[in-house]
Amino acid sequence: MRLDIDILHRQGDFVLDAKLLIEESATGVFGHSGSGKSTLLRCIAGLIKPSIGRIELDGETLFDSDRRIWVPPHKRRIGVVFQEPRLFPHWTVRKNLIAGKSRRNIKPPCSEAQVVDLLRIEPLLDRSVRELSGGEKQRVSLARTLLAYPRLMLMDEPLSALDSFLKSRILPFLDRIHRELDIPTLMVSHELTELLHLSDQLVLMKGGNIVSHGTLSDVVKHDEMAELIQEKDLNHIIGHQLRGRVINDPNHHECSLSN
Ligand SMILES: Nc1ncnc2c1ncn2[C@@H]1O[C@H](COP(=O)(O)OP(=O)(O)OP(=O)(O)O)[C@@H](O)[C@H]1O
Repeated sequence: MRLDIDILHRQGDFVLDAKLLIEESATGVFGHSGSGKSTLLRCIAGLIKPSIGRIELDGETLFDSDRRIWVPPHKRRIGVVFQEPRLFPHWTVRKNLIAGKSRRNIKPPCSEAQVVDLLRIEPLLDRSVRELSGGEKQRVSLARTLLAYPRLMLMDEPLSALDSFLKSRILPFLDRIHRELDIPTLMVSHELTELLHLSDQLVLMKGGNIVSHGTLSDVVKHDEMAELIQEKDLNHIIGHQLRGRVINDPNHHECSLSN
């Protein structure tokens, strides 16, 4: 994956001024509240049109103010997962997933069965969304986004509405998205431990700017990090080896949405 961003965007008094080249498969975006993390993700997704600049994904220009290029969000093949799952509450899980499936003529990077299996939602397929727990809904929402076959997944605080038990249940599923399906991810979180668990590299933002980008050991040297690191993060940081984790792989079973 190669995501090349050079944009400037004004909204009210806030200015996002971001120049960034991301080539890693899993990147975490970190920074104080109001530093511009969500705005950056929304610009990449096409939910905000930057004032000026350029965004390229894998050599395709998604936005270029000089050349008047603007690819609308639904044509970018970028999946976005928000804090609150976005599903049709009165529909069954299966109907929600079918509605989210890509109708484009592209080679699917993964099968329906793989996605259903990856997120362990097979037992939920015929249940109504409104009967599901918060964690179950977020897993269905992730599955729905994956079935649109995105070439990049943007996740904006996907765990922050969940309690710590559910977070710990969903975290391994997020990890499997790029490890097993090979879909690059860009994730915003206030929780450094979550980002360390899921990311190869970190992007640190402050006041609308990218102030550091690199491995944890690169980014942790930045003064801004001293304010952001909480006591509970220290154990994770000490001796942390990005990507050196083992994820349980419970029993594999196949199923199809059209059952
Ligand atoms: N529609 C808007 N109009 C004007 N200002 C906005 C708008 N949306 C966001 N802002 C401002 O832009 C700045 C960046 O917001 P953004 O949501 O990107 O920050 P963030 O880093 O994601 O914050 P948080 O961690 O609290 O979610 C903030 O100062 C916010 O108040």
